[in-house]
Amino acid sequence: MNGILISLEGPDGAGKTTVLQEILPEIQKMKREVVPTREPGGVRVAEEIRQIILDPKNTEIDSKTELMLFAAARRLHMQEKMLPALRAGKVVIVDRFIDSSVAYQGYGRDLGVEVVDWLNYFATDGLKPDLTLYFDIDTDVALERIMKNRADEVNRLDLERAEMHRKVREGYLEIVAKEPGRFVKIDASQSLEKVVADTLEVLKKRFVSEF
Ligand SMILES: Nc1ncnc2c1ncn2[C@@H]1O[C@H](COP(=O)(O)OP(=O)(O)OP(=O)(O)O)[C@@H](O)[C@H]1O
Ligand SMILES: Cc1cn([C@H]2C[C@H](O)[C@@H](COP(=O)(O)O)O2)c(=O)[nH]c1=O
Repeated sequence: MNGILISLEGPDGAGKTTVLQEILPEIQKMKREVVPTREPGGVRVAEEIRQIILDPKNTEIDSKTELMLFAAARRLHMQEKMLPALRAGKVVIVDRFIDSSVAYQGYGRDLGVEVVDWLNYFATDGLKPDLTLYFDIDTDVALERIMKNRADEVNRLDLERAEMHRKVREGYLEIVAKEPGRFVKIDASQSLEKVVADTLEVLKKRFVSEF
């Protein structure tokens, strides 16, 4: 496969989605076609699974069911959208991917890293990002952002106790430390302008010949 896979990761409220929208005009100047997408979702059936997973009324979804729903959505998304784009040499930039399952289900839900790594491998046949930008932020600051700016859009995961969100962040920090070659950590507590500038700097430095 000769495409490039970039994933964006971080706790809820870190600003990934906002940053992706901001950087798109600049990265669309890359020599290759850029395909922005997200998980869970990205294709029709995976977006339907997303609705089920994130609906606050679906309180009967337990941790293992949740993990498998994310994996099913990932498989659909990868087969239908990500792999064809990567095979065509495009740049796929995905808002959340395998590391979200490790951080949220592995650490946050206490299912453990081993089982989540295994299921991620099963769902993706071992596909890994070339680069993962990890947007790091203190849990309380991130939750405050969500409640302040998009309280009308909170989903089932956003509504989890702060304790789970803290475990998710600690999980991310452990994952990032384990694979320094793949991850770049970005301080997401800065102003949006600075976070966007840092993100573009990393991308332009890493993919210098692509711009
Ligand atoms: N650097 C920033 N400073 C202050 N507010 C920000 C910053 N970045 C994003 N925000 C705001 O914080 C809120 C959360 O941002 P956003 O939805 O992009 O985060 P996210 O990481 O995609 O979260 P989630 O994973 O929960 O969807 C939004 O209302 C956004 O406007
Ligand atoms: C892919 C994936 C996501 N999650 C969680 C993380 C967020 O709380 C939601 C997705 O909402 P967003 O607004 O698109 O960030 O789902 C998860 O727990 N496990 C995963 O694999």
